[in-house]
Amino acid sequence: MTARIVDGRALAARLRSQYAIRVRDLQDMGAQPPGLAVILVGDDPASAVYVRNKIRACEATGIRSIALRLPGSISNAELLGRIVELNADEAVHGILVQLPLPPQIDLPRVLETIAVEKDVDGFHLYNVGGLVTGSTVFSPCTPYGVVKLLEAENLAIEGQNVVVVGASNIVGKPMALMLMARDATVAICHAKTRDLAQFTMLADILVVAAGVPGLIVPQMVKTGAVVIDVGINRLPNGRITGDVDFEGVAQKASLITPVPGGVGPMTVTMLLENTIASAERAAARRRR
Ligand SMILES: Nc1nc(=O)c2c([nH]1)NC[C@@H]1CN(c3ccc(C(=O)N[C@@H](CCC(=O)O)C(=O)O)cc3)C=[N+]21
Repeated sequence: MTARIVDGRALAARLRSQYAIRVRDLQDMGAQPPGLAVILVGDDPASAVYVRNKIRACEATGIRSIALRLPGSISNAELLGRIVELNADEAVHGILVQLPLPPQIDLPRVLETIAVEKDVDGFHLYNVGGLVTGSTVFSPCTPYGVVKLLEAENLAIEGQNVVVVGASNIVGKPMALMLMARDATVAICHAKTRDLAQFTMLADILVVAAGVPGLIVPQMVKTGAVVIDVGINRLPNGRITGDVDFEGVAQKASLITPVPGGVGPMTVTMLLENTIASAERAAARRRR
């Protein structure tokens, strides 16, 4: 079997052109353009690149973006104060605090200070809990992007055996909950899982978010499986690669996502979608 390779950039571009229309519709109704505030603390070069990409994607879609570049030495209280200001700013519909944060910052405090209705990352405990109860305001962008990608490819989720490799708070755990909500049978594997292959072999849909290059080799994959690679690993030569042996697994899977050009562009696209949805809700509240 040779897998179909999903073009995440093309799918992202298709969705973004639909989002540009939603932004225009909002403005035609006299509503504010969607606004996203991105807070970058310190000068981690990888974070700076990600933030620049997010801002560029916003601009191309008609979303107003505000980048707050704050010193790595900022106090916890001052950062919380900035978030409180943005919570009150009616031009801001989404607030994203780029992770990771420096050690003096109380991350849970930061996430719980962001207003739930502006939490476009979906990291606030209310939104995290909503994944269990089905009452979430925003879904986290990476797993949401994976669900959108599966839907765009017309792949059934209901009743499928899904194995998620990686149990992080931002990808693995919310991914499992979102697929459970769509009636998949889900198993989560992690660094302490014994005999990983025993689990991955059962997967109709294998989602890999472990951060270990080359972790998934063909012998661990069922013939015809759908393989979603969420890994982003920087190699010594500066290139990025996923968690899946792409060349090998592509010979056995029915569908596979590449890195780069797979899930990554969908993550940024869901950030745009969440920000537009937030602005649409704000406009609806004003009309009432
Ligand atoms: N508050 C917060 N929210 C985040 O969503 C968040 C974060 N912090 N911190 C860092 C991670 C990482 N992340 C990525 C998003 C898109 C790509 C992406 O578009 N990647 C492209 C190209 C990558 C490249 O070439 O460097 C691709 O895979 O094709 C990658 C990584 C969001 N994150």
